[in-house]
Amino acid sequence: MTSPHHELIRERAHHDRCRTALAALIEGAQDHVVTGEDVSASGADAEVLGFRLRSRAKELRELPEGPLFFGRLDFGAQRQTLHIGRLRISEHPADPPLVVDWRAPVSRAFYQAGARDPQGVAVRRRFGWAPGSRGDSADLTGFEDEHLDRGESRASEIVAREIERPRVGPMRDIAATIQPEQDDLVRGDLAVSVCVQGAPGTGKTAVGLHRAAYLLYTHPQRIRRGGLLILGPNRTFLSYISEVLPALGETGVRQSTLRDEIARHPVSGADDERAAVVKHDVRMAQVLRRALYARVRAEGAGPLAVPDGSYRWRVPEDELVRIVTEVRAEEPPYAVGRERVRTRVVRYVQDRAERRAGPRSDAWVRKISRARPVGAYVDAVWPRVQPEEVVARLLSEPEALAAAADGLLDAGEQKALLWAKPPRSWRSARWSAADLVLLDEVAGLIEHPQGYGHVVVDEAQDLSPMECRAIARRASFGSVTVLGDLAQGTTPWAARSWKTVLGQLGKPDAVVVPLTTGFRVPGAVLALANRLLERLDVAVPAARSLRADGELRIREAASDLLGGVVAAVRDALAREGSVGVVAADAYVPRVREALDAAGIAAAGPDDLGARVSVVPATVVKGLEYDHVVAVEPAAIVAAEERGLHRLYVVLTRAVAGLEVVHARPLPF
Ligand SMILES: Nc1ncnc2c1ncn2[C@@H]1O[C@H](COP(=O)(O)OP(=O)(O)OP(=O)(O)O)[C@@H](O)[C@H]1O
Repeated sequence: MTSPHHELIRERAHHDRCRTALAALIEGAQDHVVTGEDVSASGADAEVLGFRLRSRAKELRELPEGPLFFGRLDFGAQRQTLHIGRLRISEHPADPPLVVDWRAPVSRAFYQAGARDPQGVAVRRRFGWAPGSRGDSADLTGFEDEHLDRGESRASEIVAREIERPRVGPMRDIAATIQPEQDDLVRGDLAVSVCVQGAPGTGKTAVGLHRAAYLLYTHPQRIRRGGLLILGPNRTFLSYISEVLPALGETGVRQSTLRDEIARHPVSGADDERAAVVKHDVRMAQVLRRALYARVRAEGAGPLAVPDGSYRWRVPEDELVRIVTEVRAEEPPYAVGRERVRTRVVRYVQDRAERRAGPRSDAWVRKISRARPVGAYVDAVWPRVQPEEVVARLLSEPEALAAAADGLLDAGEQKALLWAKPPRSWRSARWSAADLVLLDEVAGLIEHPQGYGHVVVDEAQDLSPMECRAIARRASFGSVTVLGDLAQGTTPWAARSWKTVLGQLGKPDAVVVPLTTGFRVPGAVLALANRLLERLDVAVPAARSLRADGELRIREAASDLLGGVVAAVRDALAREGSVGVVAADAYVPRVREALDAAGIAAAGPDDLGARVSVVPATVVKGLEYDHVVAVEPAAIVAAEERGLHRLYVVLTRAVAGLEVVHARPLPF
């Protein structure tokens, strides 16, 4: 048996070999691109091949530097040893790999095997690398072996260190330390939609991103054809998570906010809360449908006369009414309905003509289709329409709104919707964020949007029913991974039950899986947050922290709140890691000024490398800092209707320590 020291030397040599093989892979990928360009069999095939090879070469080139493996499995019976890393590495495609991709089926045992169920694994090895290593073999500092074949089961110090490491910078991948219950979610079947109800810091976001990487690896054709979309709550959050997938070798995944995804216009208008609440209400779907279809008029267009040379074909009014009524009942998308009416009118004419004079040619059918009276008739009964026209009319004209909202919205709700100063034309309307959702609904009624093969929706508890519908339209042929925490719902329309959200997302059968092991928030802080959780009136399981370390301090600064904040930040700066100063939005300028005056450089939330960031409470969701200074909780609670939920979010951002600074009485 070799000594640990010799074993470490052997592992470093293996890493050197992997490094050389990876360099050759990258070079080889470049060569293939050149070859791809030379392929001249079919222009289109060569283009596709060239594109794939270029993408592969680009992915390999862009892979961030880092250790090439993090684990090893020794399968006793087969005497086989596999190193596991973020990317498959081999010296030759036909050779056994030097490193297996963590997503390969055979790697699963690394995450799932245990003493009770070793899954054929004799030894699981985890490697320890120097913090921030860029993949120099000398940075391999140690390893931990777990002899599963001997029934050994122990908590890993390497995993504990990873969980407790300081958090400056953007979010990192967790491929090396995915836990079994997380792995089950990551490797779930593509066809199955799931909803993860996870307490703060249980790894929902991490799971969603690794699931995306897993699906891309396991179903490359289907996912790349259909596309994969990751939706986050805001751009700050997206930039925080933006490096995880590239670190896993997956570039080019669309990561967006729903607002950007549906934006037909920039947001240039604002709603008061009452109007926004009505606009986000699910009843609006019905109101908009009625408003759109109010434009369809079966009756009153009169009979139709279609010229055919010197002859005129007549279509009687009752026939036309029958056609329009039938098409409406079939409920196709509005634009399809329009074309269907045209086709059926033409078919009616064709029937008459063929009865009289035998088969008609395609050219004849096309000519009748394009005949001006046919076009004018379709325009009159089923007019072409822009979503903007429909929504603007509804928000400007009380009678139009009353007709569409009859029996659905009461007078007060209708009044809340109407623009105080309607624009002269829909072209000059100033659209609010909620209006974009309405426009998307109408656009979706007119024509189904292009969907995705899979959509990962983060912070889903904050979605309104109308926003869920916008996502449902994009996932109608695909599956979804829904991530959220009902306790962190802060929008006025935040969900109270996942069943409702899943129904609105068009996936009523998705299973809801709870995650309760917290990887971020220390036990003492979580205990405080869990006290607040009891008052939030949501039925969710509380989290249990994996972390015994960490501190909670409450600092009363009755006469000098900002002085207290500065002192708390100074204390935090004496320790390692990032400091997030989180305050009610209205307090942020004052807090920044106070830090500035004290000579402490503080950035905003978007500067991910900053040591100290001052973050408005409304932006902090999904983010984390080693030390959180929570400023005046009473003000955070008072700032909005669901202020207690907001405070729960704020308190659960801390990785190592939370200091609450207050002048007013504490709301917990
Ligand atoms: N298995 C793991 N190993 C190491 N770190 C982990 C693991 N799971 C989660 N983490 C870390 O814990 C932190 C919290 O994870 P994440 O942000 O995904 O949680 P979340 O459930 O989305 O939290 P929140 O609801 O509060 O936004 C992150 O820093 C993440 O990298």
